[in-house]
Amino acid sequence: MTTALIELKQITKRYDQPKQANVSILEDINLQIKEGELVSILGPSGSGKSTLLRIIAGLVPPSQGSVLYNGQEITGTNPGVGMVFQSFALFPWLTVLENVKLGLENKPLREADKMRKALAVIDMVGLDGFEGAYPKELSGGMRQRVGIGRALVMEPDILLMDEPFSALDVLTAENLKRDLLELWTERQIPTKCIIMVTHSIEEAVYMSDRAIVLSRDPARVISDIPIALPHWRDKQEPQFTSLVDRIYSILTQREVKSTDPNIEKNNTIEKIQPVPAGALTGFIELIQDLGQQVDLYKLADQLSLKLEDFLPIVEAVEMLQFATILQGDIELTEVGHQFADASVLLRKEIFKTQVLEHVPIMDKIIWILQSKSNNKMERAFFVEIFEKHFEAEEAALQLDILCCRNGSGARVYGRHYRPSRLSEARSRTAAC
Ligand SMILES: Nc1ncnc2c1ncn2[C@@H]1O[C@H](COP(=O)(O)OP(=O)(O)OP(=O)(O)O)[C@@H](O)[C@H]1O
Repeated sequence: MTTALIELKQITKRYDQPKQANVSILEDINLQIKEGELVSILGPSGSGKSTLLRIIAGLVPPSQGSVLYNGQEITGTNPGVGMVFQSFALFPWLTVLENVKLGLENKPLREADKMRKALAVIDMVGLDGFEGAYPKELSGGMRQRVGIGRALVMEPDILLMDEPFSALDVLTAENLKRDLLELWTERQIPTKCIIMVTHSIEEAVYMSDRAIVLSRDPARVISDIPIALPHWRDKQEPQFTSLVDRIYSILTQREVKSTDPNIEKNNTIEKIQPVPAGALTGFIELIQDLGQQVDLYKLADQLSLKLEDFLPIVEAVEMLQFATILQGDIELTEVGHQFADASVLLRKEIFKTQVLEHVPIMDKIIWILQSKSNNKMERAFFVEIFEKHFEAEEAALQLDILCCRNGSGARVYGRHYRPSRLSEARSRTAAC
């Protein structure tokens, strides 16, 4: 049996958050990545994908568990790793050549050898002729080529890429993906495995041999899907689209959002996504117009929405039970159909009912306000409750979504909340 190039054994990561110590971000992650594999890591926003990548790189220590590289436990920085960042992370005062050569800074090589290797890599990533240019003189795609070059010049066994294409426009990103894939599949680079964090399911299916899907709060591996299609992959082929569909359906399962069996459901406040009311309403109308069941990934594609923008809308309509999701298909519930057909006034009533029924904390907030003789309550009172469940910034956001200053269950008057007619639709954010 071949030893895994990288092995993660029972990795757990906890971070102290402002109001809560030792919050579990990653929980019991076990993974083996072998030579020859290009692996994608997918998961909801903030689930811990980058943290996992940093643990593999040895930039962040796990709270528990171990990372093995070639069977040896890593204690400091992983010597086999080169890393590419979403933000390119170039030094603006250095030229392309100097930026790439930085990757060799700690290598015991003669200056002439460093120069030769850096020039060869610059050529390989398609930047021949731009050796003397500064980052500000380059397009986004070219800057990321420098970032990739700086990682590749180290000839790392493992190339870690954290959303390497997400800061680029679509065409530039496609171009760079193809070029990198060509270097990889034609073995023009000595890299033995690539691990890439991405928000794009299509990108994962296009490029990787495996897609690993994480849940959130905390992140666990909920799916490890082999992608055995030969390169170059046709995005229109049924096998391709069915894999995209399958990963979509995994990412939209409710278990993805919280899999911690230790969470006492009755004692928690479910996190609510900030989704513009117009997006929510438009989405429900669209599903109604499209007919019975709609394929989620096709819908995201048609709407040209990125996964991180699309999933919160899906989560919102599902949470308020305007729609149900089954195996990657979304279908309006009876209430969803009623909402789509209703007048503006009736929609507000339906919305109110769904919020009160499916967002229990909203009911409690209104009850507290109505119980007070003056119907007023200090914002700080609610902030304190929310900060028991979320870190300070998230607590403020959650409170503003539910009790926002633009008409919902409770309204802010100065530093106070008062009940308002929940039936007033929100103009900026919806309760989901
Ligand atoms: N140094 C840190 N200290 C405290 N909390 C942290 C630290 N680094 C990350 N976190 C928390 O860990 C969680 C996961 O963050 P991470 O950036 O790994 O997620 P992600 O899945 O990569 O996010 P995104 O998809 O938005 O890029 C977040 O809640 C974040 O606030």
